Amino acid sequence: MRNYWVRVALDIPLETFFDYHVPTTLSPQRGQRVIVPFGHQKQIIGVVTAILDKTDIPLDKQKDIIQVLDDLPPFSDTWIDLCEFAAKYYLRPIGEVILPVLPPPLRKITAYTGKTTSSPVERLDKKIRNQQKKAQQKKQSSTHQATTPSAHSTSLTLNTEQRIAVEVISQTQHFKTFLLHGITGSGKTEVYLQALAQKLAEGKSVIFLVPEINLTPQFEQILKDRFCPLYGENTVVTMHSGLSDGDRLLAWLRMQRQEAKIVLGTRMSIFAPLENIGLIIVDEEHDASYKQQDGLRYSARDLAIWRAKQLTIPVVLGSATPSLESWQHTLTGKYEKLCLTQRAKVTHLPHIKLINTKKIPLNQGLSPDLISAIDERLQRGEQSMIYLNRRGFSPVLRCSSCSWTSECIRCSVHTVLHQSAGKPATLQCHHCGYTTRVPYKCPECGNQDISGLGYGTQRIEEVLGHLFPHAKIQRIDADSTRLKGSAEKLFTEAHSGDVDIIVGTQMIAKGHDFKRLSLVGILNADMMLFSGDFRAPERLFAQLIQVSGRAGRHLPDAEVLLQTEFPDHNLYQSLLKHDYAEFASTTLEERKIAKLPPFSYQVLISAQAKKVEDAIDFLKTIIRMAKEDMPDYLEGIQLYDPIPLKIIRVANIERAQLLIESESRTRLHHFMQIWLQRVYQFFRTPKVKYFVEVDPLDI
Ligand SMILES: Nc1ncnc2c1ncn2[C@@H]1O[C@H](COP(=O)(O)OP(=O)(O)OP(=O)(O)O)[C@@H](O)[C@H]1O
Ligand SMILES: [Zn+2]
Repeated sequence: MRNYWVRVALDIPLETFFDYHVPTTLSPQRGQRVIVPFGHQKQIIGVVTAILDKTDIPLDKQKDIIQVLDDLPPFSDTWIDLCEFAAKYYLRPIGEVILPVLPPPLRKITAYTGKTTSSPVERLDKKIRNQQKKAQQKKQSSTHQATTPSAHSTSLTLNTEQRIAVEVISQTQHFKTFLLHGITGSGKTEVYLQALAQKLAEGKSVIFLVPEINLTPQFEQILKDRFCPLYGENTVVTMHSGLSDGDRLLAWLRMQRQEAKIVLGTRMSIFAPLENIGLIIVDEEHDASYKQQDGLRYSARDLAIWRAKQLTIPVVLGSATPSLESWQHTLTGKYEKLCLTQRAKVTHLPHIKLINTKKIPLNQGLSPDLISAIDERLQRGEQSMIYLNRRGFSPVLRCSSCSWTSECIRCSVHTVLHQSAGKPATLQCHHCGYTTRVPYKCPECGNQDISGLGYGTQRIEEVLGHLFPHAKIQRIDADSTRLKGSAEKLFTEAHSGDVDIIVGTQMIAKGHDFKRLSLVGILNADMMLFSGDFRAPERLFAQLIQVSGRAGRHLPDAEVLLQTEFPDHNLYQSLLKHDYAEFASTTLEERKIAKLPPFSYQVLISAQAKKVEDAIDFLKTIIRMAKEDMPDYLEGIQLYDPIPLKIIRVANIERAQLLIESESRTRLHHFMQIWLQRVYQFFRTPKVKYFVEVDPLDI
């Protein structure tokens, strides 16, 4: 009788392997889910990642697996390999990669040990069969209704640049990273669709990543219109955090059973259990939302490239403002650049104008030029958009007499005044959610003249309402879209042109194809000009190009008016010319001199404690460990001094960080692996919580 063990990925934040003995009655395979005992009389679900002939676990500590779950086919080897790579690269235990990716019903132990005899998968299958039966009965009893074909159901005639891009991508049958650099409105979507169509025709499947959940309905419709008539209604599945558990499970089953051919979704979709993939598309590849900010801090864009390499297939990164990392790779020839330099529908990009607000008095945050430009659009029946990346009414409440300002009791930040029609005004903390009523007098000096200082989206909405009482104004930000489905509703109205003026935060800036929009006003961009983060200018430039690009996609003579106190700043000067290449080249030059990414690699360790001194002490201790115990590994590695975060305290926890940098990714990685093992062994139960982030975006 063969005696053997399995290594099981469990969602337990411990840096160890979990090996279990296999009883003779069971024969688990790699990629299967199993139920195992854990701790005191607890059972949990894990995934088998390896079959072992031996284990280091002493005999008296060994435990048997309890059950093998076979309601799903095992996950493929390539899929487990992807998860293993992600775990290794992002320096986390594999269980923290695999389990969170699974739909909750597949990892919930009570779904399998409860009273019911059927598994969630079987229950869902039964439900689907019933629905199909009902649908069929309905079809037989009612006359067939003709549906109107939508605009996206047929492919468009490509222009030359689009055609070349589609041809090059379609003909590539090996690993290659393409950077599709297309200006806003140049028709990148049509390139994706036609390249995708070719792969489907070859019998392959495709992963299509979009940065934001709000962009999925728009793309889902386009994909369904075009591909469901050809490949059936289950061809397209979506994957994002907004899905219910049941819908996530359904999508998962369709992928694993090879019914779905296209997976559309946000960053988590890079872990889609799809087989026979022929192409991966990453739209708006520069977008920071591809980076997960908690748990496994992975970059879906970077994993997309790894997965494409693993599967020897092409991957397309698309953007009007590529990340400087990707751009640099096109300069060295590692990535192949494909360019779309013309707008697909109108001949010109919008005309960008800077309004010097140092010289012109503003009327409640708006310049006279901007007000009259909006007025003009209203007369012509066109749409305007006001972009400012600040939600709420005012960023702070202030007393005019003693200069008291509203602050969060749990965080080292101001509370934001929220005040919109029909709701009582509140002060809210945007970091911890703390909410309180607005005091009617200053808590310090008793003065009753206290008011909001500065402008947020709610206030601009109110101002516009007074200036243009007959206009239909729509605010789109995290507050107005809080309810499920409300974002989709607001965007549908805005896309179709039903709204005269849209006011919003970065939610409205990217990817949307507004039909009637011909004016974009930008407020408060200066706020990001002088941030300490070396990536701030890159992010600002991308945001401004993106939001400007919403104007004039279907109409001529569009305008962008940007209010600034620093019209001579070189970032704005490049923006005026829509010149990404110029901006990229100057910024890369600066990065090269400063040896910053993409000319070096970084890892960030953040530490959290009740007092920031403890967090700093912890970081200093681990630095000392590295310097004293492992000097050999430190060659070519730069350890910076630990510093408190810009916002030190959030929800009563204080934070500090330590940056580690190297020009060699391999060396950095090797050092980190060994160092973290030591730190882990030394601080088994640390007072200080710490998180490791590879390739951090915010520093
Ligand atoms: N070859 C074409 N002929 C006619 N119209 C086209 C063509 N290609 C694209 N379009 C249309 O041009 C508009 C803009 O295209 P799309 O939304 O794909 O731009 P984009 O490159 O993704 O821009 P952004 O980066 O701003 O999101 C769409 O309405 C699309 O239907
Ligand atoms: Zn707070």
